[in-house]
Amino acid sequence: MTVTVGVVAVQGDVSEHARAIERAGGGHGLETNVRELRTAGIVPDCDVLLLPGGESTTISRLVHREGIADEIREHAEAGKPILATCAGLILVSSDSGDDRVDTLDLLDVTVERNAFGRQRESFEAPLSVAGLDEQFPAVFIRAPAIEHVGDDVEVLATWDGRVVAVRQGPLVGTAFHPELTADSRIHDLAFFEDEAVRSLV
Ligand SMILES: NC(=O)CC[C@H](N)C(=O)O
Repeated sequence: MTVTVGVVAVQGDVSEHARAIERAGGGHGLETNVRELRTAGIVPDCDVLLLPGGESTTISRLVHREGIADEIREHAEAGKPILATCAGLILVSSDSGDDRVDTLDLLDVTVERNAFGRQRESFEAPLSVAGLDEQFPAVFIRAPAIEHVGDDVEVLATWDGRVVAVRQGPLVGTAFHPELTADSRIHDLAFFEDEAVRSLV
């Protein structure tokens, strides 16, 4: 069976995510077809969506302008899986504290952009993640932190006392970039590992 994965590609490169998705799906004997999302009309064909990092103000502007934002909302309302990382997490949050990001309000969290300070714009941290046996090498790049977490939101990981990964039903959000190491367990966790999520595909 082939899982169609839509990766928002209005900014930046999607190839690292595509590789991680292929590896994760392959571990379950699933073929994956990665579609790059730059225009409206493709999201309805996708089983799962990935909203990657980048600059959240730019991504927000483009997904709304291209009509992709409404399609992402419909995908979420249908209960289909989404993995949102870094700027993607900011986009799906209920509030980013920044008027320039028109958030989609799919995940009941508020975030603080660039929360880890200028002197630590980029760092790697060994993270304990709920559901993973061994620590995950998490790469943070001008990362947001999750501030307020709603009742239906499960905290998957914290770093430095701050929440950096969450799940709300079929939506997983991470403040870090899970695609930048050869470890595809976060993609697996979000899309393929959870039986309830797999049954939606
Ligand atoms: N790596 C990232 O996605 C950084 C997010 C970026 N700092 C923002 O606020 O949009």
